[in-house]
Amino acid sequence: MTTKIAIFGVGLIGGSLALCFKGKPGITVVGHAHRPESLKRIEERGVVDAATLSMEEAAADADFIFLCVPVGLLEDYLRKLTELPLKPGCIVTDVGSTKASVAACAAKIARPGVHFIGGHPMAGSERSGVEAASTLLFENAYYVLTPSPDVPEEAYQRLEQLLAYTKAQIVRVDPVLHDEIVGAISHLPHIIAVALVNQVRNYNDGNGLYRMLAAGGFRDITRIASSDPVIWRDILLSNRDVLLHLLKDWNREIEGFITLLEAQNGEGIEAEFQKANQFRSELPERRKGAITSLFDIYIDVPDTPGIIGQIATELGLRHINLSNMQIIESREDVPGVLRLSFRQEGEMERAKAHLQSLGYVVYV
Ligand SMILES: NC(=O)C1=CN([C@@H]2O[C@H](COP(=O)(O)OP(=O)(O)OC[C@H]3O[C@@H](n4cnc5c(N)ncnc54)[C@H](O)[C@@H]3O)[C@@H](O)[C@H]2O)C=CC1
Ligand SMILES: O=C(O)C(=O)Cc1ccc(O)cc1
Repeated sequence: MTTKIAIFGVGLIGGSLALCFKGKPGITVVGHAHRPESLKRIEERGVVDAATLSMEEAAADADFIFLCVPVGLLEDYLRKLTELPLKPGCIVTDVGSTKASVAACAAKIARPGVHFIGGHPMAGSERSGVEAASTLLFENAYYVLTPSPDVPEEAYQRLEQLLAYTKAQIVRVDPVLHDEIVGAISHLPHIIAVALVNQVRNYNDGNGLYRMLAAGGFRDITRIASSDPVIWRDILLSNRDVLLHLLKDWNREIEGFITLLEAQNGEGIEAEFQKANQFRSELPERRKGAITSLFDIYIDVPDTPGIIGQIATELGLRHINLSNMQIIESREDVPGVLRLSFRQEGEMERAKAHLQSLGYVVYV
């Protein structure tokens, strides 16, 4: 007996799920695309067993349906699906970054024999599209499921079992609580990153030195400002009420700093850093959360032509995936420091060991 999985919206998340399931015993993965160009991209990337432009064909006889489209389209897709003949016992799930609105919609249009279980894999990246899909995206990440109380335990278990292929850790959370928490730890940071980049962008209009000097740390803390505008428009609008609340709290935090600075209150500033330091040191180590970390190593490199190409080639030959490469400083008489970033801790460890074996001085 085969298990059919239909994926609507085969982009970064849909494509990564498809890669986790494809080729597993008894599983067939069918991808749905809304236009011929997307269909071509999915086929070229080879993430599914079959791809189609027909919703009906994709959904027919599916045991699991994953909705992996932007949040603003989820309710539309749910409505369209309820008009199609679905296999009895079919599980419909989604991967949207907000959960309350889609749960409310599913409850309204629920029909017997079809189980909706909201989901949110809390790993991703600022990149989008099927080209960025990876089997490793969800490994060691949390995957939130938000079943309503009337979802049978048997259906929940079936989905949980299937998701074991992602190697993520499943967590059950109430959809409204999910939106409050993820609003604070993911959506608010995205707004802050975008606002910060745009603030500096405005200063840079008057003096290009801002951009020139804004490397390193600025780049790190604003990585997520490069996220897809349409995906994030939908997320923020969908979690509007929570975010308006959080932004008011954020204003109060910033006001606090203004007051401390105006009063030249050094002790107060120190106390703020100490509080933050303490809480941050208690964050779980190295597990992927809503904001994915990169794993960095630093290497001293002599300023000789071709050295960077040599390092990249060495890693490429060993199939070690490099996510980013940056020269921190390079003057003629000083060795440069090269930063290599990896999305997987394992890749970072392999790169470190290999480069050390070649005689490079590597720091973590
Ligand atoms: N980007 C991330 O890191 C994460 C995103 N999510 C959620 O996953 C969902 C998908 O996001 P990504 O995979 O990042 O985006 P993506 O842009 O890589 O993929 C979106 C997919 O939806 C399709 N699509 C776009 N517009 C469409 C339309 N008008 N009609 C039908 N299909 C359309 C696209 O062709 C693409 O296949 C979103 O709901 C997002 O909130 C969840 C976790 C992480
Ligand atoms: O790039 C990052 O670190 C992210 O923030 C990825 C991300 C984006 C959206 C989500 O709902 C969850 C994770």
